[in-house]
Amino acid sequence: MISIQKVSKNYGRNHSLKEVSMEIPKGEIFGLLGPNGAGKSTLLSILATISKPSSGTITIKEFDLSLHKKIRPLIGYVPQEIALLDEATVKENMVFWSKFNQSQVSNEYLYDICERFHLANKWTEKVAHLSGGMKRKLNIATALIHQPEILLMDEPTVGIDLQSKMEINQYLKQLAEEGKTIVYTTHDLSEILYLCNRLGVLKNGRLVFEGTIDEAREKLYYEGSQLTDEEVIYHLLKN
Ligand SMILES: Nc1ncnc2c1ncn2[C@@H]1O[C@H](COP(=O)(O)OP(=O)(O)OP(=O)(O)O)[C@@H](O)[C@H]1O
Repeated sequence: MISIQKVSKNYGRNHSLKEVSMEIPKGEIFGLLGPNGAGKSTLLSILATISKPSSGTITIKEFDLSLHKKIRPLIGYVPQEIALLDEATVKENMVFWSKFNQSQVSNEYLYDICERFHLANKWTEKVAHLSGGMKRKLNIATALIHQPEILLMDEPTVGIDLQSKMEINQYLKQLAEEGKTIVYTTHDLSEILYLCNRLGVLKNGRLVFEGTIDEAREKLYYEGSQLTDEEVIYHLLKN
């Protein structure tokens, strides 16, 4: 679904991504992991066509990433920074993003999405009056309006209460089972373990691991070691 070949991104002398290559098949929840500053958001913003790679190629389905008109309808992007109109209501935000994505959808449809995120009772409330967690949930809801085939999610559940987080994670699993492809960044171990089929680990802009937790365990194996999943991830991420 997503093919990334030797992608680099330079900000002046800062090399944020260094020849990163990876393949993400349809229906996968791919966990993009790494310490702060590793390059995760940079890669997601490139996939979301918000910034351009300095070099390398990316194809999504059969389209080159530069074909924005083909690519953008395929993608739902949940940025790390909340992208909402603070002085508008929940409804107005949903309508705004549906128009932005050129989705011809009814208000009932938009209301239903909000209901899924337990935001329907805030339908006429200003975003400025919502809690941080509610804003996060609305940030996710707006990315789903145009029913994208690919979801790019940059730490989407930070600050969301445990129950809502679990419900969102279950919903994402359901979306993946229906064939959506999800690229997910998080620093939350339980989310990684619950959600991700495969992992890509970035360090200083380089991809240092791509594969399943079991594959990582084999790579880390030394005689007598019986690492738990949590320990495998810890070893993958430590410097
Ligand atoms: N617009 C920019 N201009 C200059 N440098 C940038 C810019 N955006 C990101 N960087 C640099 O690129 C590197 C990777 O940043 P990025 O935000 O992608 O990391 P991250 O893995 O998402 O980190 P975090 O886990 O903290 O969100 C960092 O060194 C950062 O300072």
